[in-house]
Amino acid sequence: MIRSWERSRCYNIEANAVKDAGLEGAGLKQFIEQHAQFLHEVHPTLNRLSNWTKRSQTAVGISDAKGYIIEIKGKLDFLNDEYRSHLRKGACWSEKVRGTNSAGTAIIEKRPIAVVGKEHYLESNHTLYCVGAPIFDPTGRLIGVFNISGYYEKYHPTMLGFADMISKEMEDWMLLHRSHDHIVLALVKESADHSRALLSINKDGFLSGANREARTFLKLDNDKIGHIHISEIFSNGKEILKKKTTKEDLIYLENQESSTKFLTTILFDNRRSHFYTGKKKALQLSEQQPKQKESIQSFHTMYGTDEKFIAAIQLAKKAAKTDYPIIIHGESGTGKDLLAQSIHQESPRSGGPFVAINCGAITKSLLESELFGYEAGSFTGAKATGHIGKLEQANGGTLFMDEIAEMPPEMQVALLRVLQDYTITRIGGTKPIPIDIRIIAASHRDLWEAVQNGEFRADLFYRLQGINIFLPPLRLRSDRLQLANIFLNQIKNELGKNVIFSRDTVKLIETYHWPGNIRQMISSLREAAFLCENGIIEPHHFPQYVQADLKSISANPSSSLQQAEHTTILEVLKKTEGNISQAAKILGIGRNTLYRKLKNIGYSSFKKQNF
Ligand SMILES: Nc1ncnc2c1ncn2[C@@H]1O[C@H](COP(=O)(O)OP(=O)(O)OP(=O)(O)O)[C@@H](O)[C@H]1O
Repeated sequence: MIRSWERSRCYNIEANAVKDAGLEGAGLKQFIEQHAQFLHEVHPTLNRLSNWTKRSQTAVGISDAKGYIIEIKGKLDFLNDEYRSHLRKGACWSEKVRGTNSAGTAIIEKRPIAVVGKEHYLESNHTLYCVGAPIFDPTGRLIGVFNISGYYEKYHPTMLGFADMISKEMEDWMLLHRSHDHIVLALVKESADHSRALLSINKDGFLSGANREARTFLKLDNDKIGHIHISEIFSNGKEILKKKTTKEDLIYLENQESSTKFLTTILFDNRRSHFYTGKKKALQLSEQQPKQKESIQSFHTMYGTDEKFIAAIQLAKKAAKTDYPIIIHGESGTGKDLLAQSIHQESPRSGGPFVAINCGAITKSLLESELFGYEAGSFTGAKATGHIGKLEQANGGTLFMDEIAEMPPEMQVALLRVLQDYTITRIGGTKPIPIDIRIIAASHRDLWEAVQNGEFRADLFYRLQGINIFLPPLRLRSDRLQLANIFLNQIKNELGKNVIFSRDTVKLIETYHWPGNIRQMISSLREAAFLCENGIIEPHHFPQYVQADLKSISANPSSSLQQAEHTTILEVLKKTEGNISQAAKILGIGRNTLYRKLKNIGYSSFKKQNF
């Protein structure tokens, strides 16, 4: 406290000054967008505190590592109106601005701090108590402060420990959230100690993150994270990498330096789907499986705050708990594959395999053997060992059938038969093999329309039809800039480069129609971040085809007119909640014309619930 007051005196802050230094307007908006990922990671914990804050007349908040408030929640009734504006998003609580206070001082001291009543440097803060606990990311870098504030008479010393516990919980969430394709280990020290250390390691065995306990227990310097191999930390560390284990297995790991033993469990192993496999049959098959995705993703890797997107995720989470078939509708790059993986991960089948097949990308002749497999020597060119098809590989788990509308008619009949009795017979085989699978189908086209056009069998449609989920295209999502900021943060880490968007780039992100959706956004941002030299991404850093698209829109009045027409149509449909007749009336055109125009925009498969 004394150190902090001495510092405050040096900052020349007047002790009775009431300052409201902070961000407003566009600057505040950009600041919040830039911290979207961080907020996403701490929200589950903040939300859990909401009942407590209501009951105890307190506010809880998060600020960044410079003291700017990113989020604040709870009851602020103990403050007068004027003062309430100081505890708002964007307000700065650094020591330099407000002298001794819990957020600013915790940032400098890098430890939990309670500042009660007159301990605050500014007189205007004397009616408050504030408790701040720093939040460190999985590499040990200070990224913000968790803060509790209330009326000073309500302070209790246990709050300091409570705040620290909450910030540790946030850090653990962050570590789990950021270890997409890594292994996460939970370690407990052999001595009677209740704290739990978490480590994440990448698939090559290098340490990618550690929570505070792990850094303390193992005396890990922050600069070792990313550079030290698990075998340099634990003498038997390599065992973890070899282990194709279920989550229940316990392993003793011995720390090289201290010879301390840690009881260890693999909390998550996101390297490969079949490492998760709990079912014996799937394990036996795993060696023969064609190479699958590096890891199976889960809902926490799906970002977004757009209303329609959130509705899709909520429906998907509900659907995951059931065994109903699912059809995901969405344009290319909207996240259908990612959503299917997330549903699998949250379903009771998560212990089984997740197998994907793209029905549109395989030739007719190959599709049958890919789906059903074949016995050894069943046809010329067949492998001598035979081949296990995707339907069988997915036994006990989920089969994701992308571009299902492109499936040739004869294969539709074959799939229908499978779905009638859940048995398959390999090509060249005679023995029916029972299978237990859940199918998640996806299509960028409206399957029902394909049925009506005679391209897709109605009986198969009804078998696949269970729960319909629509993933909105990026151009209809309200969270484009927020997503771009999240991806940019990830790209910054990949490139080890600090970059931000210029004002013109923000405009580009918000107005461009992103025909390739999220996939296109990620790759364009990666290219732009790579090319920019002075740390500011300008529109000319984006791929040529994005610039050409934008140029043609601005140079070609008819196309910008078209763009305006598209926007108007979509806005009116939003207003009428997808009611075509009402929308056509408002727009002063016929229903058929509206359908035709919608087709031109890319809505060949119009669905009311999309709006
Ligand atoms: N909500 C999201 N949050 C974060 N990343 C996302 C999200 N949605 C999609 N992505 C990313 O965008 C890319 C494209 O997603 P995905 O492959 O799932 O789309 P898709 O609809 O299956 O595309 P296609 O139909 O062309 O196969 C992937 O890199 C995925 O990780």
